[in-house]
Amino acid sequence: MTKAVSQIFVLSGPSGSGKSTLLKKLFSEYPDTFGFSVSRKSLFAKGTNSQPRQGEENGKDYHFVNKDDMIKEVEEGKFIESATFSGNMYGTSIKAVQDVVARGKICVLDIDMQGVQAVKHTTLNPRYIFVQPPSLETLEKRLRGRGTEAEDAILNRLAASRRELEYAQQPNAYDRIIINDDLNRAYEDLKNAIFVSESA
Ligand SMILES: Nc1ncnc2c1ncn2[C@@H]1O[C@H](COP(=O)(O)OP(=O)(O)OP(=O)(O)O)[C@@H](O)[C@H]1O
Repeated sequence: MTKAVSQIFVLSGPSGSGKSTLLKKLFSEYPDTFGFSVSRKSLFAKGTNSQPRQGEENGKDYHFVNKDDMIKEVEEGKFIESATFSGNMYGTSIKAVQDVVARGKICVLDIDMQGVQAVKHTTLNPRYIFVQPPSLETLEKRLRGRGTEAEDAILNRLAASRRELEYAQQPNAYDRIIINDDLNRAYEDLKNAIFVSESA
């Protein structure tokens, strides 16, 4: 039998380091163990009556909230991170993570370095895992191989990766660093970072 060492994990690492690939494997091997936090999205900006986009379900895709309420909650420090795109505010609230845990599920937050630093200012107290590419050259090859970004976006991501790698080297930045060279090996390392055997 295995049990998780924490109910909340933060998974971070440069774009293209393999976070989604590893999480996909994890969620398919353990379909009932993990839960997803529902992000909040403000819709009802003052003076407008915009509606959820077709296919977006309240409580499932997002919790839709009044924009003024969301601004207030952000000011009160209730969000781990928030951002504004084309007039709408988006964010992950601390409560959304706590709700996942209250449902008896393990919450994994796939966030960037800024998100990691923001979580450290909350009371969530997760385990921090960093997914590191074997080298920047390999990372570049994988990013190009994925074929999802334009050239300037790739260069931006590589520059950000250098900063993420530097931050990860600082003592206490992360509890565990997983080098994603061989995927299966990295996946075993991830499981070892999350679970311990019950007798341990
Ligand atoms: N160990 C590995 N060996 C070879 N290729 C890999 C390995 N891990 C991931 N990849 C490939 O590298 C690419 C980037 O991986 P992935 O999309 O999982 O990265 P990511 O960290 O989730 O990136 P982002 O933060 O941009 O979402 C994908 O094409 C994936 O198939």
